Amino acid sequence: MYFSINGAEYWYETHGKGKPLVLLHGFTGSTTTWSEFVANWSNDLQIITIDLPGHGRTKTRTSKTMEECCKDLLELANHLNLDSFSLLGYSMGGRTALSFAMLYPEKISSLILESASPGLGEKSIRSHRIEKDEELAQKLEREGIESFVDFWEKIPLFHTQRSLPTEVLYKIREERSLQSAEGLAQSLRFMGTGIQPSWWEQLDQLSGPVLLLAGEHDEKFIDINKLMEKRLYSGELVIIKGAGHAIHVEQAEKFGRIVTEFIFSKQ
Ligand SMILES: C=C(O[C@H]1C=C[C@H](C(=O)CCC(=O)O)[C@@H](C(=O)O)[C@@H]1O)C(=O)O
Repeated sequence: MYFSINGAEYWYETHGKGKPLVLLHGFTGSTTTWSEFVANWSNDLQIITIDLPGHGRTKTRTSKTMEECCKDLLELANHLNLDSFSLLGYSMGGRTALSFAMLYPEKISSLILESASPGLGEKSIRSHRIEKDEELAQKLEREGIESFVDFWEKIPLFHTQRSLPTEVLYKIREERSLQSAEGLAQSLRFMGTGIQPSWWEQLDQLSGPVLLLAGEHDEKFIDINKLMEKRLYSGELVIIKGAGHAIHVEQAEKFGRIVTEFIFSKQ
């Protein structure tokens, strides 16, 4: 269903009853990202999945920065009468979840970040990343979604996905191909890794429990999350064997068990 706020219409879905858990997909994803998790792990959970700006069925009349998106998500949570909830984000959704938790910590009962980062701490690195994300945005606008997906699914970050079953690879590709080039370009320009605020210096202000998940074959994000764990007041990094970046795909059962055990351990 749709929730209209601040010039945007957010598509969201709710599943089950119980402890509230909000799920945020990654770049090129959508609510579909969580289909298997919802099917297998919604016992005693009220799961809410949301299409982020530039993705899925969410429509935005204007671009959304990370802060603006988080403000909208707060309005949606209040609309759903969620006093507090567990928040899980994957990759770009993890950056968004962390941003939300930093801005509205009182709303979060537990935070789970899958293959995520707090942004880029160094200004020069942020500037370079903004340039790279702009190049990607222009590639999307120039070549269209199918050509971009051809490119995107082959980046080194997803090398472990090549050994996934064909039907799984097809589902990931189909989800990505249903995105709009314009929407993804907007996402890169306004909510990309480079443009978003860096939360590195504020991680120690997050007092609530944070579960960090990284795949054993995702070296880049293991390194990032080891540094995050050191800075967090109550952070725990779990490295998942047999997984790369998309743990919820590559080790779905382990992912679901670890996530649900963490949520219910934080009564
Ligand atoms: C390639 C890098 O950055 C991108 C990688 C992962 C993020 C993501 O959400 C991918 C989800 C998916 O396709 O399964 C994405 C983001 O956070 O926006 C990054 O652009 C990298 O090496 O950092």
